[in-house]
Amino acid sequence: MELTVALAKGRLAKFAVDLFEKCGIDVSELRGDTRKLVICDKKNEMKFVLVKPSDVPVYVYRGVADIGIAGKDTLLEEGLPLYEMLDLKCGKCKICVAGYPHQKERITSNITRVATKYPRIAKMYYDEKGEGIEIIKLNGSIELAPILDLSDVIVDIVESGTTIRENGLTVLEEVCDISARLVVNQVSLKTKAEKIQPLIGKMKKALEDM
Ligand SMILES: Nc1ncnc2c1ncn2[C@@H]1O[C@H](COP(=O)(O)OP(=O)(O)OP(=O)(O)O)[C@@H](O)[C@H]1O
Ligand SMILES: O=P(O)(O)OC[C@H]1O[C@H](OP(=O)(O)OP(=O)(O)O)[C@H](O)[C@@H]1O
Repeated sequence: MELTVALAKGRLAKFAVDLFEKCGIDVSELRGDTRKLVICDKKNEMKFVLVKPSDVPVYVYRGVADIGIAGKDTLLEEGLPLYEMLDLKCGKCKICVAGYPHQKERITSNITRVATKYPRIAKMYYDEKGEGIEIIKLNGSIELAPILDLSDVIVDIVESGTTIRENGLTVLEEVCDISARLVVNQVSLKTKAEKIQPLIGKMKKALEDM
């Protein structure tokens, strides 16, 4: 029985490779400069597919991957029914509302303009506060939006705080803590339990020594 794993390219990739190697799985091909998108460990009957970080939940939800590693931000943003089995405690950061200091006095319109890569998370956050917002969806360099007066505030990832600081912005509100999670397809957890459960056990142990 083969297990397919969706791995995010980018920031989380190195951690994921280290973790699987600690579990005795051969993902050494991923350490080089390979452009291959599918890597197999035949001995362990495992297949790894390399996908864009924000696409991991879709691959797992659709069942073309049984498990995946993704940031909690992408899981919240996609909002798909998946089993979240482990907090991998890496890729730690926060989703925050950021803007110029004394932002409240600067806002001239009564609907706050929010630039973000995370429209769903931003909407949920402001809905809960009962505040109406206009969302401006961007895909990167979010911090530019208040500088150009494209938006009043941003909802974005803050890790070290360098990007907001170097752009004259500050954290106004913290929305939630983020870290990478192991997610499992709901059907696969039942049909491939004998393969998935021991792997989760190994990952838990490996995480203790990382
Ligand atoms: N400083 C950071 N900036 C962005 N994400 C971070 C940071 N620190 C940790 N992360 C986590 O790492 C995950 C992957 O980030 P990465 O930058 O590789 O992809 P991305 O740029 O968010 O995705 P995409 O290419 O789909 O836009 C994020 O989803 C988040 O959970
Ligand atoms: O608090 P910091 O440590 O500065 O990290 C936060 C920054 O990192 C991310 O951007 P990324 O590097 O992914 O680039 P992007 O602008 O293309 O999203 C995020 O969107 C912030 O801009």
